[in-house]
Amino acid sequence: MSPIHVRGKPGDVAERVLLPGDPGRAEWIAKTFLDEPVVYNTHRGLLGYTGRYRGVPISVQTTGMGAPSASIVAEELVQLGARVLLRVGTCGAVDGALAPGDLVIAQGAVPLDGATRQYLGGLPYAPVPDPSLFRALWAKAEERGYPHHVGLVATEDAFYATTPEAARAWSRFGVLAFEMEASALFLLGRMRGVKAGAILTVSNRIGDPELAPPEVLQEGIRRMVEVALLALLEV
Ligand SMILES: O=P(O)(O)O[C@H]1O[C@H](CO)[C@@H](O)[C@H]1O
Ligand SMILES: O=c1cc[nH]c(=O)[nH]1
Repeated sequence: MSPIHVRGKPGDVAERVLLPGDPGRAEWIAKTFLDEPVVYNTHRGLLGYTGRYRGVPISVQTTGMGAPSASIVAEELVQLGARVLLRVGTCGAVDGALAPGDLVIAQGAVPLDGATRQYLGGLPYAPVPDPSLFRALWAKAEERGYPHHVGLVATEDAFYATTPEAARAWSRFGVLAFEMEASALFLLGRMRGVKAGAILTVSNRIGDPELAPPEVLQEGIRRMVEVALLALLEV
């Protein structure tokens, strides 16, 4: 029987899964990087593909935007046999050292979102990625020489609610960037016994909706996916 939202069958989803928020990015990743990609889900626009990268089965599954959607998708992927969940997303920079198109490897995600709070029943918690996946991402980004930053991100619900002033306050505690899914994925990784991680591309400055120039963003995303796929082969 298929899950309610990700309507694959057991065997459709690989153990290793890349998780972009955007279905367009999922399609691009599948068609650009995977051999013989096959689509297993289109329901609700949550496009999911499985193919091979350097001979290893890999799936690419859209999460949609925000931790409520991402947590549904993650739970259902685990039901379908996924064992490694790696977010490949975009983020808004808080720290002045981050440039558009740079990569951010999340060492932890401050859980400002409601989905993580609901799972935890309000308990304080520190969502962190699987250490082996985190180490592999960091090593591959260094190896390739792509500009990257390692540290905390904050996971928020309301994209337009965060002001530059609020973001600056978080930067005093080491937050590099804001995004909308990582904390719930890290928590679910621990709760369901699977490896979870996140690598992001800087798409804008927080509080400024103007995106990085398209060619800068696209090259950052290409580098992010390359690093992510190489890291997936290591875990
Ligand atoms: O580019 P994606 O992976 O969707 O990630 C970021 O972009 C969306 C907001 O624009 C949110 O999902 C946020 O986390
Ligand atoms: O959550 C997010 C993601 C990308 N850019 C932002 O400003 N916020």
